[in-house]
Amino acid sequence: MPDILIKNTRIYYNNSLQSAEIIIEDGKVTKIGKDLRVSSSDMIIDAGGALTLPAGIDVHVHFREPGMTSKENWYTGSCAAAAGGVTTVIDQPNTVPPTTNRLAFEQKLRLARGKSIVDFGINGGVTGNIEKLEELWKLGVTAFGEIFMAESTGGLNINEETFEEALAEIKRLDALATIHAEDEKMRLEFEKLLKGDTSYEYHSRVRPNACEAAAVQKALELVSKLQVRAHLCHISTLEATGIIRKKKYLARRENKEPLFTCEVTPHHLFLSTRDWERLRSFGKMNPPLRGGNSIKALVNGINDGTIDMVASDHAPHLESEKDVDIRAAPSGVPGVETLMPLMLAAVRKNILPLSRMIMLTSWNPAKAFGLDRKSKGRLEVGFDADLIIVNPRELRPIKAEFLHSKAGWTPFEGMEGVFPEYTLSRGEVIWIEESINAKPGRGNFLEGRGERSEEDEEDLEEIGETQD
Ligand SMILES: NC(=O)N[C@@H](CC(=O)O)C(=O)O
Ligand SMILES: [Zn+2]
Ligand SMILES: [Zn+2]
Repeated sequence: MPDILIKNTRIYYNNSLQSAEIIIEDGKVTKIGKDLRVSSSDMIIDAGGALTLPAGIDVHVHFREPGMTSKENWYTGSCAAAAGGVTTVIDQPNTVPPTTNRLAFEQKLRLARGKSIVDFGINGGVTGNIEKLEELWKLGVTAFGEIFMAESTGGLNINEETFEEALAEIKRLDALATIHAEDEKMRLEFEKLLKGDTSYEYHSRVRPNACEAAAVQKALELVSKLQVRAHLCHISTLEATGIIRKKKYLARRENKEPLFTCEVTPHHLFLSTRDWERLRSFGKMNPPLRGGNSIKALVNGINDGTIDMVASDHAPHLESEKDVDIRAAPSGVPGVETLMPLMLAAVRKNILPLSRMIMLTSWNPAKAFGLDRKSKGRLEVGFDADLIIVNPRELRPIKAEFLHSKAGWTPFEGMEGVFPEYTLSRGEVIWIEESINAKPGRGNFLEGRGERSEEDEEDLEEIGETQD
């Protein structure tokens, strides 16, 4: 691999934007400075004054393989990531089969190792499989979940009793529980009450703000009781943001780091119930589209530190599956490729500062999911050269025809984004001049913190090695 010099660029470093040069050797950033020297055989990237930033870490994607490859697979999903400036993803367990035991985990690992062009973690699924969690943890899952407290795609939701048992086991393993927090009983109640409602907006009403708030409250009470580390997925409401802000404040007042983190998605930040008319069933996702007050609260939350990170909840479904009435349509929207472009556009529009955007998309997810110990998440000497080069002034309309997901559509059609000119993963340029420049299978598995036996270690190293 040639060494790389990125010159004529600006970086956010030591709390300010400054011009710099970056040297990359063996996939790592080895020097940051000015007038750096390289040998003639090295590759030079002239950024033309554009920004070099840490690439995105998306801790919440559904790449659908195995089992639902008409919607997405590890190659198409990871190409979408690379083109959107994301070089690390964590895949969710609601595939077919679900990632709830050794066999299913090894099958997914083999497929991902054969096809992914970006680095990846794999989460372990939580159903009635409490006795399998230890094995999954030792095999290297990044975290557990998303644990479904309510029904969503894949039907992996569990009842309150199993939920508590699972959290207790995850605590015992000193692992991380990631939680889809919606209250199933309340959802069922509203389903009965709204029987005659055939509007698209029905979906926002059947999972009202209170449905998320109740589940977040419940989940955080258990987190405190069991002292388990947790992460709340796709927080979407004013109410939940308020609960989280208060819990974090109370923890900090006692000089404790909060035991939990949370994420928000671009679709909850940049779309609202006003989009139902335009999006029809394409706007159906869990948790659902919310009103303006929630959006304001989420924006405040990403700025004041209540919300730790953004993640896409990339949940591709085909147009043919979505273009049906609101009850029949599957929930979920694609988003891994538009995550960074939308966040960069939001910086451009002064919705949040660049410094905060960098924290939300790289360092905070790295820390929360233990990827900092894999040298991920910062533009810094010694860290992986997972970088994007972007011109922040270049706002472009988002168009599905240029995106890489198999979904073939985007809920953000026509909205503005700032797309990367280059994406580098461990010092390899994998996206340049609007093209993918990477072999399937170059992505590395980032195993979790679970201790493996030597035997497992050897087995796992073999998985995927024969494929290229
Ligand atoms: N967000 C969704 O509406 N759907 C996700 C599952 C999930 O994250 O709940 C999916 O896998 O389709
Ligand atoms: Zn979810
Ligand atoms: Zn999800």
